[in-house]
Amino acid sequence: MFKVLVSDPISDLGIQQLVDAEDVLVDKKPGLSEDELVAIIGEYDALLVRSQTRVTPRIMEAGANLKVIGRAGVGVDNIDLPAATQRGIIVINAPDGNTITTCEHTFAMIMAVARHIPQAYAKTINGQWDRKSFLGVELRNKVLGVLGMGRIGSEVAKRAKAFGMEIMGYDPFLTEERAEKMGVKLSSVEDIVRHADFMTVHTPLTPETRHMIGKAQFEIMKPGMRIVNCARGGIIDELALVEAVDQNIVAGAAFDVFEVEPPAEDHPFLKHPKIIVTPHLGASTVEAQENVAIDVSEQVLHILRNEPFSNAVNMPPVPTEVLNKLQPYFSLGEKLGSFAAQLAEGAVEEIVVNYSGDLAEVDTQSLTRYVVKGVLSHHLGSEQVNVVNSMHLAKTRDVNIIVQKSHTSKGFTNRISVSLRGKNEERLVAGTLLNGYGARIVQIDKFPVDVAPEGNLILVSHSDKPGIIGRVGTLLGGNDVNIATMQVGRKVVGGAAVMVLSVDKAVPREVLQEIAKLPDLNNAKEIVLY
Ligand SMILES: NC(=O)c1ccc[n+]([C@@H]2O[C@H](COP(=O)([O-])OP(=O)(O)OC[C@H]3O[C@@H](n4cnc5c(N)ncnc54)[C@H](O)[C@@H]3O)[C@@H](O)[C@H]2O)c1
Ligand SMILES: O=C(O)[C@H](O)COP(=O)(O)O
Repeated sequence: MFKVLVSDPISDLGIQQLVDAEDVLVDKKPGLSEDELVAIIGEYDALLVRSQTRVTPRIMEAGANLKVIGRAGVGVDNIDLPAATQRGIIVINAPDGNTITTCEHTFAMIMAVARHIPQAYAKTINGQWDRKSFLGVELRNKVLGVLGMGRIGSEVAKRAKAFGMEIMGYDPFLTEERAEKMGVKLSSVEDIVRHADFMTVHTPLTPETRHMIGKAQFEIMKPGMRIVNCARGGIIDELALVEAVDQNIVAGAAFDVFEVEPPAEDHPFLKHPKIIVTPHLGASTVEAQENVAIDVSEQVLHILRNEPFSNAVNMPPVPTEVLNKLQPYFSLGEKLGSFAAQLAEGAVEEIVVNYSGDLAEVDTQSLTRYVVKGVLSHHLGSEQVNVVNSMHLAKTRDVNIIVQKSHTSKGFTNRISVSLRGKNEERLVAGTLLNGYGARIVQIDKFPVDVAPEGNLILVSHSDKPGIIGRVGTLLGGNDVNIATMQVGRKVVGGAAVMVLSVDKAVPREVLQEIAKLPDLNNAKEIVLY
């Protein structure tokens, strides 16, 4: 039974599929402190959060069984990603579910700041009928600068056009072509600051975007600018903004997010007549909360059940079409890595993965993670290694990973070979996916073979002489080990050869030692592939 802890208020309807799952037990405990989380996280396999829970390295360290942290939303700045990657904890988010909702909140803020709605409301309900103080501005024919033209920024731009606004956009990934298609003028930050009437930010908070609008930008800003931040506190320097408002450079600002949340009681925004605020409500609609919770619950279930998943934040994204092509190879890649690791005697210094045939045409980075996982799991334990941390663990152990591609595939439509190089040896195992027959190991070192990569195998290296197969079979039979299949591979008649036996149960060490002592036999090894 998998245990999932929900530590922030997340939509009940959205997580219903987790609650309904027969193999999952869900505990909802919102509002726990770090110490309280540390005390209980050890019993959970998954943690579901929004932005309130700060998932610190301490919490992850205590989460010995933690496999996945699901963020029901976009921003993962409350989760220590390097610590998660190091521990092999997959972090997933729900990047699409709250896009429209946050875009609409941004528009509510743009309108509110243009027409002083919160200030006017406050006065009116206090009995003051003040029609003079709240002269607003129209959006029509105004320039809106959008910093960050990702999901939300693009939707904001789309809606701003309907209001008759002109859009200037900046994003390092915004091409001239896409900007033109969207009817957005591709601009620099400086252009926007100098020319826009309204500005809204929709970037993540990164070292690069931190205070991207600060003192220097306010100094050159078009007077009368109105600024909205529904992305992350800290993208706009809060103190510099207050100064700019007080100097009448900025006519008004609307903030949904703060550098520190919740803001201190004496935060200069809170009583400022020209700055309006909401308590990080961008994603807070019924629809968005259901969407993000559904998305994240679905992926958490996949991860717990060891099924393919998407939206991992601490792994490079894999486009669906690539994922569809590679998915059938993941298990083969991992088994080849594991097989090679069980063959190798000494410390592995280099893992060389060669993809050929059809695989030479695909971006195989995600597949390599499985191969490396297979290699490392043999030594470090499968509990510790997964596809999130396999590359990181290899790096920290100075294991070099070389990926090669070749178009010739020795007669196979696809082929993966894994070579492990150490100080004094190099061991190789190669496999393929045969249409209709599934995965096969087709080469061990220099010997061609045809073996299904599963269960308990015995690999015997011997001289190609008559009678050997019979002797090995008799010895195994005498020890109650049933042989399911047997394969012999050799390069030349009478030369060195390998025999691969698949057996129905684990072979006792003493039996392997007895096999190795048989005449003309060099070595016998058990290889276990799950
Ligand atoms: N207020 C809320 O409740 C709320 C809700 C949802 C999202 N958000 C926040 O909104 C932001 C945007 O979310 P999204 O879903 O659109 O993300 P996104 O990843 O789709 O878009 C972010 C864009 O920012 C761009 N970017 C990165 N660095 C930049 C820079 N230096 N200058 C300009 N652009 C840069 C990226 O290229 C990307 O296109 C995130 O910070 C997210 O956490 C807030
Ligand atoms: O990044 C996000 O998705 C938003 O900031 C929403 O955060 P929330 O889930 O805490 O409302």
